[in-house]
Amino acid sequence: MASPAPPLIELKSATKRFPKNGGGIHTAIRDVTLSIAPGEFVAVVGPTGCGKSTTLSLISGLAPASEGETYVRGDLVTGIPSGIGYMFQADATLPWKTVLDNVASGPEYRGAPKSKARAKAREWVQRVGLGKFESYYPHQLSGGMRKRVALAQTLVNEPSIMLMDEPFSALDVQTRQLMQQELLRLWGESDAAVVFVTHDLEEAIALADRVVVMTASPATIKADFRVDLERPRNVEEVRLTPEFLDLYKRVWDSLREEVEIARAAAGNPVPSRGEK
Ligand SMILES: Nc1ncnc2c1ncn2[C@@H]1O[C@H](COP(=O)(O)OP(=O)(O)OP(=O)(O)O)[C@@H](O)[C@H]1O
Repeated sequence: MASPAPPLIELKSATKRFPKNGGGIHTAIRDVTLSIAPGEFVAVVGPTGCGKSTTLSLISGLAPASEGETYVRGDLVTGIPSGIGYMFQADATLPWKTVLDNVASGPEYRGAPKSKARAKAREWVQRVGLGKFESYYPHQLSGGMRKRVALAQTLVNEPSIMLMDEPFSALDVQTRQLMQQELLRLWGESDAAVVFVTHDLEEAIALADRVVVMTASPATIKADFRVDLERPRNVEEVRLTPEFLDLYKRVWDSLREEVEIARAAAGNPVPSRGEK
């Protein structure tokens, strides 16, 4: 009998330590074991500074684990694995390039001839709804439009893994919901797995197939919730359903404890129950 396909991403008892400024060692994440299937959308939540971005950097190969291992497609990660796309909170657009040229730079950098790179970029600029703006420069766009450019920059490379680190947190609520909907549409048309770090629990549940809760620092995995909400989802309406509210309460019960521990460790007052 054929053995089952390996998970797309696998962290096995991964620990990451950093040297502290001024001496000593800081353990950012401890004994993290996590498995992600191809095409899955996994959101990662946890208290501020607990180690969520560090977890992404182990998957991206940007930071090797101090102990334990990371595998992508069954191969031990020792450098940046192929097929990884990264999207951060900050824009990665080049201000001196137009929207089209910004999106074309990825394929060009990977060796595509200029005409092919531009044709592919044009297709993606249209798919993210910026067809009329391809000759604009980033400073001529709104924050939401710049996020669309960032999505096109990531997706034009057809990643099989998208690592997203609070990509929409700087946007106003309405634009953020539009971008969440747009992300779900584009992800639904692709085969990519998404690992999405966010502070916003509503965003995590509205988008993901699973919500992974990390503990206060040093982060390890506390709980892993399956999000059994129908797809396709309307990110605005799904938040009002009883199933969503029930799951929100269960995940928040798990997360709240960790937020309180992190706040106490930082010397901040612990808020009353139910306050975020
Ligand atoms: N390159 C580094 N060198 C030293 N310490 C680091 C490094 N990267 C992260 N850390 C430390 O590891 C801890 C976890 O950081 P990380 O950015 O992973 O947390 P996070 O959960 O993503 O934070 P936030 O919620 O604020 O975005 C922090 O204390 C941070 O200062």
